[in-house]
Formats: sequence, C-alpha cells, structure tokens
Amino acid sequence: MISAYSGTAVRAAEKPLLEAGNGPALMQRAAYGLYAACARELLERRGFLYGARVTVLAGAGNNGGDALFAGARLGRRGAAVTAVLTSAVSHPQALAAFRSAGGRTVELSSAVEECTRLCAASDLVIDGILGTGGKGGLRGPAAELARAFAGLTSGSNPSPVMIACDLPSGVDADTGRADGVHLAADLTVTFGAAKTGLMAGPGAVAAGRIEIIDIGLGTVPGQAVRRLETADLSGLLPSPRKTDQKYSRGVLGIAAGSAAYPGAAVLATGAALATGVGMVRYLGPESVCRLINTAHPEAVCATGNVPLAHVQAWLAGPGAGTDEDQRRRALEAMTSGLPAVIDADAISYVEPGLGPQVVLTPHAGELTALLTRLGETVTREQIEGDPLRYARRAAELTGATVLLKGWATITASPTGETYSQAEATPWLAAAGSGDTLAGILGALLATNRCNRDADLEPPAGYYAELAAAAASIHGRAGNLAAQAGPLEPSALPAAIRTVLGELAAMREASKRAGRRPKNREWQSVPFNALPRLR
Ligand SMILES: NC(=O)C1=CN([C@@H]2O[C@H](COP(=O)(O)OP(=O)(O)OC[C@H]3O[C@@H](n4cnc5c(N)ncnc54)[C@H](OP(=O)(O)O)[C@@H]3O)[C@@H](O)[C@H]2O)[C@@H](O)CC1
Ligand SMILES: [K+]
Repeated sequence: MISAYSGTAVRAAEKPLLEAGNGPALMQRAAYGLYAACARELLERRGFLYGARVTVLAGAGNNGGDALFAGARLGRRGAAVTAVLTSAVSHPQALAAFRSAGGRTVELSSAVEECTRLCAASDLVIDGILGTGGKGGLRGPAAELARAFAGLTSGSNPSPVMIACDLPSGVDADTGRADGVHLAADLTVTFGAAKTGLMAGPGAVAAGRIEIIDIGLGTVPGQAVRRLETADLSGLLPSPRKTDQKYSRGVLGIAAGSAAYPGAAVLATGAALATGVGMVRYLGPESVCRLINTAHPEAVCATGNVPLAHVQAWLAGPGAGTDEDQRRRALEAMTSGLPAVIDADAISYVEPGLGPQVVLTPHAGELTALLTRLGETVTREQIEGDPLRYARRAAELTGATVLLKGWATITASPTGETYSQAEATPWLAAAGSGDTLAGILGALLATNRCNRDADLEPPAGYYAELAAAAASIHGRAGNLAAQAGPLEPSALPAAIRTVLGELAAMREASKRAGRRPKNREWQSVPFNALPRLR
C-alpha cells in the first residue's frame, strides 16, 4: 500500500527538522535519491553515464536546489550537464556545487528557444522548476519553454527521459490540479512521501512512474490517499473455502441491460463470472435473458423482482436505458441494505441517504449530472481537474461510496477514506469497458469476506478499498488484453481470469515462502539504503 499526503502535510512534517537545522541534510538525501534514479535511467538506455547530455531545469527554491545537487553528482560521473536557470535567483550552495562539478548554466529569460532545443536534444531532463512551494502553473519564459518543449517532443520525435523532481512543475501538490501550464514526466522522484497531487487528475497523468525516496521525515500528519499494490490485492480477492457451495461463495444479482441495450448485461455478467462468484442471478427482459444464456449458460436468468431474489450483492444500471422495470429494480437494489454497484443509467436515480455499501461508479459526465441534481454548481471540466475533491463531495452528499473513473480512478468513502488506482491503459476508454468494471466490482462485493462472515463488521472505508481493488484488476486486465492490439471489452473476461490466476499463484508462492507478495508497481527507496551523509 502506498500512502500519499498533501504537499502541505509533507511540509508540516519537514518543519521541525528544518527548525532543528537539518534542511541541508534532507536536501542531500533527496538529491542523492534523484541522482540515483537519473543514473539508473541513463544506464538502462545508454549503458554508461559518461557523455550523457543532461539538462537541469532549476527554479528559485529548494526544488531547484535538489535538482542542481543531483546534476552535480551526474556531472562528477562524466555526464555533460547544463542548468537552465528559470529565475534570477537560485539555491546558492547547489548552484556552486553544480558549477564546480563542471556544469554549464544558461539563463532562461534571455534564451527560451535555445533552452528548448537544448532540452529536446538531451538524453535526460530533470524538472526542478517548482516543487511543493509552487503556486499555480508555470509563468513567463518557463511556461513558454514547457509549451514549446511539448511541441518539439510530440509525435515520433525521439525525446529525452523526463524526470520530475518531487512533482511535475505546475501541478498542485495537494490536489493534482494544473490550472496553468505544467510539465509532464516519465518518472517522478518524490521525497519524504508520495504527494496526493501525483495521485489524481492532471497530476496523475503528468507524473508518469513514481519513485518515493524516504528522507527520514517519519510520520506525516493528515489524511492519506492510498493506492493498493499487488500485495494488498490478495486479501480482497474471492478465494473459495473447502466447505463452500455455490451460494456461500457469493451470489451476485444483476439488474442491467434492456431491450435497447442488451450488450451491457452480457459484458457485466461475463466479467462477474470471470472474477469468481458462486452464481449470477440475472433480472431483466426476456430478450436479454436469452442473450445472456447463450453467452453464459451458467447464469440464472429471470424477469422477477429484487426483493424476492436471494443474493449477497446487487449490480444495477448498465444498459438500463429507459426501461421502467430496470429503473425500479435499481431503486430497490440501492435501498436493499445489501452491497450494490450502481452504475450508468441508475446513477441518475440516486438520492441522498444511502450507505457506504452502495458503490456509485460514475464517469466525470455522470458525476456532473449527479452533483448538479444534488444542488452543487460544477462543470465536467472542474471534476476532471480536481477529481479527489468531487468524488469526496459526492460520497459526502449521498452517503454512498463513490468510484470516479479516470486515468487515475478515485474511490472515496463517505467517512473520508480515499484510494487512487492508476493501472489503466487508454485502450480501456471504450464502450463496454465500464460494464466490465461494474461486473468485477459486483463480484467482489458478493464474495467479500465481511459479507460471507456475518460476525465481521466492515471497517470504515472497506467498500472504497474493494472498489479500488476492482479498478486495479480492471486496469491490469485491460493492459493484458491490449497487448494483443486494440482492446475489445469482450476480451476482458479472459484477461481477468489470467490476472486473478497470476495474483492467486503469487499469493500461494508467498504463503509457502512465509512472506508477502512483492510489489512491482512503485519503487520506494528506504532511508537506510541511502549513503550516510557527512
Ligand atoms: N523543505 C525541505 O526540508 C526539503 C524540501 N525539499 C525540496 O524543496 C521543495 C520545496 O522547496 P521550496 O519551499 O523552496 O519551494 P519550490 O517548490 O522550490 O518553489 C518555491 C519558489 O518558486 C516560486 N514560485 C512559486 N510558484 C511559482 C510559479 N507559479 N511560477 C514561478 N515561480 C513560482 C516561489 O516564489 P514566491 O512565491 O516565494 O515569490 C519560490 O521562489 C520540495 O518540493 C522538494 O523538492 C527537499 O530538498 C527535501 C527537504
Ligand atoms: K519539479
């Protein structure tokens, strides 16, 4: 599990250390971690550091200081390092160290074009313009450079590895908002703790891969945004017990699809079965029942009512369209007291007063409509720009758990626990992909351990965690399916099975070896792995 904190909270954790005079030591640790990541990336691409062309974009503050110290270390290993100074002032000790390591400096204000070309012709660019002290987007010549650089490195042109120091400049460290011009990175090396700004909205898109350097801050105060890793998924996945039968494994009721949109129900059913329920009970029009039974003969299909169906969880909404019976079933499902995924058309029937076991799964457009109906003044652009804020607001207003789809999918519980998963591939932006996610989540709700063991009370945020797990599985399956070319959502169930099979094998192997599965998505360099500092 990765816990991310706002830039404000990380700065508060740094404060006592700075007051005790440890600022220079913290900066050296940060700079060393950044240098080590840059050296590794260069070695992977070129095989050696000597002669590598490195450009450091250095701003006025400590972020620029970190980047210049890292550049100095690369210079001492033989890289040809140039610093583009984006401000009239620079961190004095870091600038001196950079110059004494043979680094050349250029002032951006007098040479924007030259500096842009320099960046584009580099092997590696370190973005040290703004960190947690940044306010708003890039301004003046730095904004010009960022725009021109994006133009020069788009398309098939070879581009340098872009490494953000702490966070991509121009991105808000607390929220991930990018109200003005910002830079984007292949890798963000972040210090002390991951920042929430790297987990949501434009910040999550701009961050690229994330590496956390522990600089010895200790506990960071404030609420974390969490991200599940491989090791965390194991305990949340369906795992039948020796004594289980089909009912005790978990039955998912699906009230989805309509005569006009039958495909959504087929996709959701396929995904739920692939995720591992004991049974799917489908409720809907006869024509859809026939279609589902052709694709999935094991599904039990009927035209009946929600209150009479014995299930452990509900999934309602995908493809429901204007079907009045499906609307009634969705309303009954969300007020049944059972865990329920409320997706697509059913989101438009939601009223306040739900519980955390109800998980709403809107995209930004559906959330705009929902929040507007509940009295908030908000646009789709505002939600896309600050998804953490609006997912949390929707959870607060409805009492339900909210899964907001996006490049980083945010899940928020009404009690404030928040997750961000970013395994998705852009190929998942396709019709039918959301129905599949709803099917995965429905299956996790039906099979979850709190549901199956009556004496287990779900802890706060439990449903947000399950929803995050569903987003993670969906993203992993999407990546796998996209390896074979443009992704068809109907290929996702097979990929889900493979992903879950791999996770289960990993869980068994670690159980035998007596350790937790290894995480591969994020790198975190622990404090004690950094060299001792003089
Ligand atoms: N503190 C620590 O212990 C450690 C901190 N560490 C590192 O320090 C970073 C934080 O450093 P920081 O506080 O110096 O802020 P930073 O992000 O460099 O920028 C501030 C400067 O930028 C300016 N500025 C602001 N907005 C602007 C804009 N839109 N466009 C243009 N300029 C703008 C602002 O001007 P001002 O607003 O003051 O007029 C000021 O001059 C942190 O991210 C991490 O990398 C690590 O070394 C570990 C130890
Ligand atoms: K930066």
